[in-house]
Amino acid sequence: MKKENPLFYLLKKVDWPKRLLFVAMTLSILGSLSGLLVPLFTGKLVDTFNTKSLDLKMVWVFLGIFLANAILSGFGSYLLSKIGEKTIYSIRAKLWKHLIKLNMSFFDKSESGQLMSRITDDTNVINLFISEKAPSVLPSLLTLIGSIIMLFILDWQMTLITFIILPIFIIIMIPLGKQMGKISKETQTEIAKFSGLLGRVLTEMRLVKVTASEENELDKTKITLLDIYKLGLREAKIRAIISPLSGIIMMLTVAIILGFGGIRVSSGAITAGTLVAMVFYVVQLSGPIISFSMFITDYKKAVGASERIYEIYHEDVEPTGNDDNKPVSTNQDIIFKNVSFGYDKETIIKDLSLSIHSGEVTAFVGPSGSGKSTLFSLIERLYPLQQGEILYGDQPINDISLKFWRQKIGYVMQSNAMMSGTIRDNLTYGINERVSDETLVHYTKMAHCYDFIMDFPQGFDTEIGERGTKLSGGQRQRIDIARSFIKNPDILLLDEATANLDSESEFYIQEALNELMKDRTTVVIAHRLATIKKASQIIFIDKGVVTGIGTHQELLENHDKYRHFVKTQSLNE
Ligand SMILES: Nc1ncnc2c1ncn2[C@@H]1O[C@H](COP(=O)(O)OP(=O)(O)OP(=O)(O)O)[C@@H](O)[C@H]1O
Repeated sequence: MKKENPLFYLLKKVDWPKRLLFVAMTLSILGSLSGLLVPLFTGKLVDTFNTKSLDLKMVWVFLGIFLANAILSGFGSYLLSKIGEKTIYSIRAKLWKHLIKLNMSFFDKSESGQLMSRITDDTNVINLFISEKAPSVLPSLLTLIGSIIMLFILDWQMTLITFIILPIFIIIMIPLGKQMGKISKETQTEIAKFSGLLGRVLTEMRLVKVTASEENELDKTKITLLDIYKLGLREAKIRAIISPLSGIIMMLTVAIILGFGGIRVSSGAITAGTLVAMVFYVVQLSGPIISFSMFITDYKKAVGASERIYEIYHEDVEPTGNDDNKPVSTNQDIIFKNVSFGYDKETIIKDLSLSIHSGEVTAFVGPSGSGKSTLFSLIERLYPLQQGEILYGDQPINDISLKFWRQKIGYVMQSNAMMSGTIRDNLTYGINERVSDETLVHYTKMAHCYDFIMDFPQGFDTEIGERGTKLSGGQRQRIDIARSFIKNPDILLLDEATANLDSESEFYIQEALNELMKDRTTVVIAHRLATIKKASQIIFIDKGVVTGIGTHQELLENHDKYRHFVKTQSLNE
C-alpha cells in the first residue's frame, strides 16, 4: 500500500476558509497578470521616447498598471499568508488537542522535550512552507508561464537562444535540492534530540547538581550540538553554491539577451523597446525560477517535519466513554474481576480479583515493585486492561464517562505533583467551579496548611516555582491534601509518603489525612503502621497477585510474608 503523504494528511485536517482562499487567489492571479503587462508597457514607453513624441496618456496607463500590480500583488500575498497562518494555527491547535488526550503509555515512552520540539520546531518548518512558500506558488507559476509566453511572442528566436542555459541550471539544482531536503530532515531530528536532552536536564536539575553531573550532561549535549552545527554547515555549503550560481545564470542570460538583442536592434529586427521589455521579462523570471528550484526542498522539509506529527496523530487517544454516562448510583464498591495487566509484554498484574468496600479504608501493602501503584493507575483508567474488568458496583468503570470518573477520584500522590503558578492555582487545579476565599481558608485550615500559607507575604497568591520547588516536601503534601478536600471526591487514592518528615509535620499530615479519609472510599498504599491498623481490610500484593486479605491482626496470625514485611519494613507508627 502506498504510504499516505503526511503533509497532505495534516492539510486535510484543516478547515479551509474557502471564501478567503478564493479572494486571495483571484487577487494574486490578477496581480501576476498585471505584472506581466509592466515590461510590455515599459518597452512601449521606451519606443515612444525614441520617437521623441512622449504620449502622456501612455505614461498614465503605465503608472496605473504599475500601481494596480503593486496593490493587487500586495493584498493577494497578504491574504494568502493569512490563510497560511490560519492553517498553521489550526494544525498546532489540533495537534496539541490530540496530544494532551493520548494514552498514558505514549507519554511513558516519549521524552517531553522531544514532544515540545515537535509542537514548536516541526510546526515552524511547516509554517514556513505553508505561510511563505506555498502562497507564492500560484503567482510565481503565472509569472513564469506568462513571461515565457510574452518572450516568445516578442522574439521567439532570441528567446530560444536565451533559454539554452536554463536546462543546465535545472539539472544542477535538482540534486542540490534533494540533498537540502535530506539535511533538513536530519537537522529536525537532531534538534528534537537536543530539546529532549534539555527537557530531561532542566526538569531534573536538582539531580544533576547533587550528583555533580553537569560535565557529563554538557558532553552529551555537545555531541548533538556539534551534529546540528555540521548539518548547518552542509546546508550553508549548498546555499553557497545555489545563490552565486543563480546570480551567474541570471547575469549570463541578461548578457546573452543584450548581446543578441543589440545585434537584432541594429539590424532592425526588433525595436529598442522590445529589447528592454525582454530584459525586463527575463529579470522578472529569475525570482520564480529560483523559488521553484527551492520549492522541492522546502516541500520535502515540510513533509519531513509532518512525518513526526503524523506519527503522533496515529497514536491512540484515551477512550473517554460516553460523556453523559454517569454511574447509576454512588457509594459503590470497586471490584476487580480477574484483572491482568502489563505495561508492555511482561504481565505485572496477574488475574487479580478483589473488592474495595465503599466508605471504608482499604490498605495495599506489599514489597516494592509488586504492583500497588499500578493498581491505582488502573482505577484511574490511565492504562487499558488486558483482561478482566473493574466494576463500580455492577457497572464496568469503562462505561462511565472518563471525565466524570476522574472527577470522582482524589489522588494524593507521593510525589505531590504541583504546577508552577500560585498556591491558589494549585489548590484549585482541576476544579472547574470558582472557589471562594472562605472555602480556601476553611479547607487549608483542615489540611493544616493555612498558617504557613499566611506566613508568605502574598498568601494564597504566592508563586511556588516550577513543580513547587519553593515549598518544602511537607508543605507540598499538605497543599495536595487541601486540594483533595476542596475537590471532595467520593473515592480517595492515597499514596502515603515514605519520606521521613519531622514529627510536627508528620502529625499535622496524619491529622489532615484522617479527616480527609472520613466517610470516603479510601484506598491507601500504606507505609505507616497506624494507617494499616486503621484499615478495615489490608490487601497484601506480591508480584501482581493478592496473597492475603484481612485485618492487621488476621494477617499477622496467618500470613508469613506479611508478618515478615511488618517486621522488616520498620513501619512508622
Ligand atoms: N509506566 C511504566 N512503564 C513500564 N513499567 C512500569 C511502569 N510503572 C511501573 N512499571 C513496572 O511495574 C512494576 C510494578 O510497579 P509499581 O509501581 O506498581 O509497584 P509498587 O508496588 O507501587 O512499588 P513501590 O512500592 O516501590 O512504589 C514494576 O516492576 C515496575 O518496573
